[in-house]
Amino acid sequence: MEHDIKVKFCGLTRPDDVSAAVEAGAAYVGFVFFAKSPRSLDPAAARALALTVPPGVAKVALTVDADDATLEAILEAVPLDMLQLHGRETPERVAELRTRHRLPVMKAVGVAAAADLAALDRYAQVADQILVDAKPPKDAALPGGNGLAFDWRLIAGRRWPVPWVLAGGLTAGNLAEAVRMTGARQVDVSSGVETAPGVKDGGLIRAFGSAARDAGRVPDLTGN
Ligand SMILES: O=C(O)c1ccccc1NCC(=O)[C@H](O)[C@H](O)COP(=O)(O)O
Repeated sequence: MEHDIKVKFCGLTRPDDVSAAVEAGAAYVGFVFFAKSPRSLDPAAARALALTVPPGVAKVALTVDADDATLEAILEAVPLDMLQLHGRETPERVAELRTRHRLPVMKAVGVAAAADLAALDRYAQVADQILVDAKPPKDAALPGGNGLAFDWRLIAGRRWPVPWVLAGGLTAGNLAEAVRMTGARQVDVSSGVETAPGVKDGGLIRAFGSAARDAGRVPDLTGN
């Protein structure tokens, strides 16, 4: 059966990036709040961008082990629809934030080997969605957004009780294969639509949106 692939364009920093993502069919747009990232925004800048996002496109705040004061400052300033937790937040912290802020929470989990799959099962019990990402290398400066893919065979045929998003090193060129192997119905991209870290490109965004539409037209043989 054919199905639409929902796309999350992450790490948008400029109004033109947001409009390109929306025109390319984004279901989600992601704003990064992590000072060490070249994609990081302060709440005022994120608010200005968020106000340009039309209804129907979910605005996601990506944070990394943020404390309560930081999260409250972000959520007070920026109209958001979802939190993406990209640090070492425990399942208890995920559950707590979900209740406290009354927002759906997506927990990112890094995968490099079969041993990492148990964490996906754990977080799928407490989060509204899970983001199945590549595990960053030990010396990586960032816990995500590294343009690194993992071995998709590790999750072939795996399913969780909540919606999930495939992430990590996706590009317009490898998306069809990634979807074919994993059966993903939602995908996330950041580096794959950039010309340099933090610099999105309208042409690459359009190409990714088009690749996602094409990938959704291919009959799904994974049982999803
Ligand atoms: O993008 C960042 O700079 C970032 C910083 C800290 C934690 C996570 C970060 N990004 C995560 C993402 O953009 C995506 O959710 C995911 O990791 C895929 O990224 P990419 O491999 O670059 O497409």
